[in-house]
Amino acid sequence: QLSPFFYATTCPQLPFLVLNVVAQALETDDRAAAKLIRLHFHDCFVNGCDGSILLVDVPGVIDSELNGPPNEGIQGMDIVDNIKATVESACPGVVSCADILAISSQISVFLSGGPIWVVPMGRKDSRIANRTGTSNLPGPSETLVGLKRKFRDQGLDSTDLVALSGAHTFGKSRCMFFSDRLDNFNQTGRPDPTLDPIYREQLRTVCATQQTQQPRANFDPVTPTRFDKAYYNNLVSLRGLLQSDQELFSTPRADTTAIVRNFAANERAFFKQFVKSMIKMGNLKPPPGIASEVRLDCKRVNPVRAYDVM
Ligand code: HEM
Ligand SMILES: [Ca+2]
Ligand SMILES: [Ca+2]
Repeated sequence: QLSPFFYATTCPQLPFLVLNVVAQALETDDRAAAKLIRLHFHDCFVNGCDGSILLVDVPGVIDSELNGPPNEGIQGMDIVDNIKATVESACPGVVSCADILAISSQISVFLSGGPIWVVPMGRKDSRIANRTGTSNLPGPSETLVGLKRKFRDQGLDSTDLVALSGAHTFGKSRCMFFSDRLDNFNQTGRPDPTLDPIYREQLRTVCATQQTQQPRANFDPVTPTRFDKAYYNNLVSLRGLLQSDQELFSTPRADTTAIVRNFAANERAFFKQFVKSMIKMGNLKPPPGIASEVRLDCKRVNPVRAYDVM
């Protein structure tokens, strides 16, 4: 049972510590906030919110979730390490890495102009990873049916799906995750018909002009670093970046279309639902009966001490 007061006596300054480090990270990396909330999402969808995504590979011991295809190239671990180091020096051994991901997400949203909310705390960190479980994560070319099923499997409904996808109001995606929409979409020889042609050509330019191996485009071409409702207005004007984004609005007769329209018209409604859905996602529990701890280094399980084994 999580509680907003979980660290009230053991680490009362926690929110300020996290705020400081995230604000500092944002000064040099305008995607820092986006990276942190995505890590929390990818944590919670695999074995619940237990910090499992942060464990690095240890052959024969930890089969890292980072080796699961949906986590390939995921970023922000360095920021988590910085937050953890600051928190450990102020409140040694008390704050779990899973809770650090949860509160960092809230502070990231707040620092980007989004809502404030009180995050229920008290998660524990796993001593295992579940690489095969990363197949629970949705993919960029997923249709609405698949997206809904993956969210339903986590106890999240269509409203949660639409609200949480609103996190694509900031951050970037590598071009490889949407380039199929630009030309020969689904082997039709045509671009995705639910992609605005002007936006499509802008994306083509963005992806072609970057001199890096992994060109990226902003999820939200209007306010790329602000947490606002622009994502939904983009969907209504056929400017969703991923197929999975546009599906929410453009799938014929879908219940999600009206939800997108509502959030596009009413930022307060979006913020209110986003908070509810984030708390719901943040409540996803690990499978019962497995060992947990407060990890000292988010990347590794704690060393087993002799008296633990006896
Ligand atoms: C609904 C299904 C979703 C799909 C298919 C999806 C897929 C993706 C993909 C393909 C990327 C680009 C990754 C890369 O280039 O490395 C991405 C980035 C991102 N996702 Fe999602 N995502 C979904 C839902 C969510 C949710 C629920 C959240 C958070 C609540 C979220 C937050 C983000 C953020 C903030 C980024 C940008 C990260 C950055 O700039 O590094 N996504 N997502
Ligand atoms: Ca997890
Ligand atoms: Ca935005």
